[in-house]
Amino acid sequence: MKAIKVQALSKKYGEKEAVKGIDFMVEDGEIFGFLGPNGAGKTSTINMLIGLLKSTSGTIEILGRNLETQKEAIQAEIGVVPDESNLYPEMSGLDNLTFCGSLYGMRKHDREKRALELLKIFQLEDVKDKAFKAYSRGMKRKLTIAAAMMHQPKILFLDEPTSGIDVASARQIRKMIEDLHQKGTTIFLTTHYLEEAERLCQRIAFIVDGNIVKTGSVETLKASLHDQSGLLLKLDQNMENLKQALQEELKLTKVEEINERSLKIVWPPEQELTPLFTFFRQKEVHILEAKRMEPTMEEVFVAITGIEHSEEKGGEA
Ligand SMILES: Nc1ncnc2c1ncn2[C@@H]1O[C@H](COP(=O)(O)OP(=O)(O)OP(=O)(O)O)[C@@H](O)[C@H]1O
Repeated sequence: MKAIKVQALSKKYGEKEAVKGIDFMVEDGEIFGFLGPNGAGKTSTINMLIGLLKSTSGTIEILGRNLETQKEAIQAEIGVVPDESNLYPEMSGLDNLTFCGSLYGMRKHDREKRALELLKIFQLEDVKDKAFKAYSRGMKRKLTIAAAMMHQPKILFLDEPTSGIDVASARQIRKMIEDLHQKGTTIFLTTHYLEEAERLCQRIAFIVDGNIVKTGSVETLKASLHDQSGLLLKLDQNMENLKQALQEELKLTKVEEINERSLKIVWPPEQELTPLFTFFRQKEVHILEAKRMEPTMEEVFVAITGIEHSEEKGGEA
């Protein structure tokens, strides 16, 4: 059984078609990354998956159930962490968690036990009796995630879980995501941090302007950039004057200066290196080091979306 199965899903806001008939599946137990530039349709999709927003057309199956006909049963089995917290500011951390537990129909003893367990996991025990509004951003995010985990959901939806919080909290959240994955929870994750997606996700789907343009494992996505794989060269002298000659003589698509004596060139794996060595020998330049540079997720993102990632969110990511 698939954890999530989406077919021909679309969402229109008046004339604006935000999601344009997308299809994808999420395997049971995997961490699935849903990435795309601002305004691509990520939040609209998540909100449809969790039953918060009505789709215009298409079908959504969660854990083998149709969302349209079995919404309540599905909602009892999923946890949702919105990008803005939905907890009560005046209530303490502990009370917020036990209250969430009661909404899920958990018994008093069970919800107190579970709340304390989660406060420990997220290292929030010391502040459990403080009002939620007095928490730092990182603490708020952690408690919001804990609240979504109270009823041990089979699928956890996380919308930008680590954006805008301190490094230590972000690390704890990533660790918690990995632990949940180890225990078999399925995770649907949106994030702007490509390295985070690369580290955590088994598979990633890229959505651009309402369409899924690519889905695959991190390895397959990177392999699609095989021809643009780079070679980092460290040389014994300044290369500035030779950069253009290097590009022209060897017909290189890209020569990037890392610093005065280091260059990154596009050189596919297993392409013969002799012309490169000959070029430098003729110029009496020595190669001190040559290192293969695998494409980064950032390069994959740019190649797939056509958008420079640094342009996103004012360059914050
Ligand atoms: N309630 C709404 N009414 C009209 N248009 C909307 C509404 N909500 C979203 N949109 C539009 O639909 C498109 C997709 O928005 P959505 O929030 O799903 O994208 P997103 O990928 O989550 O973006 P971001 O990363 O910026 O949160 C955008 O063009 C947005 O302006």
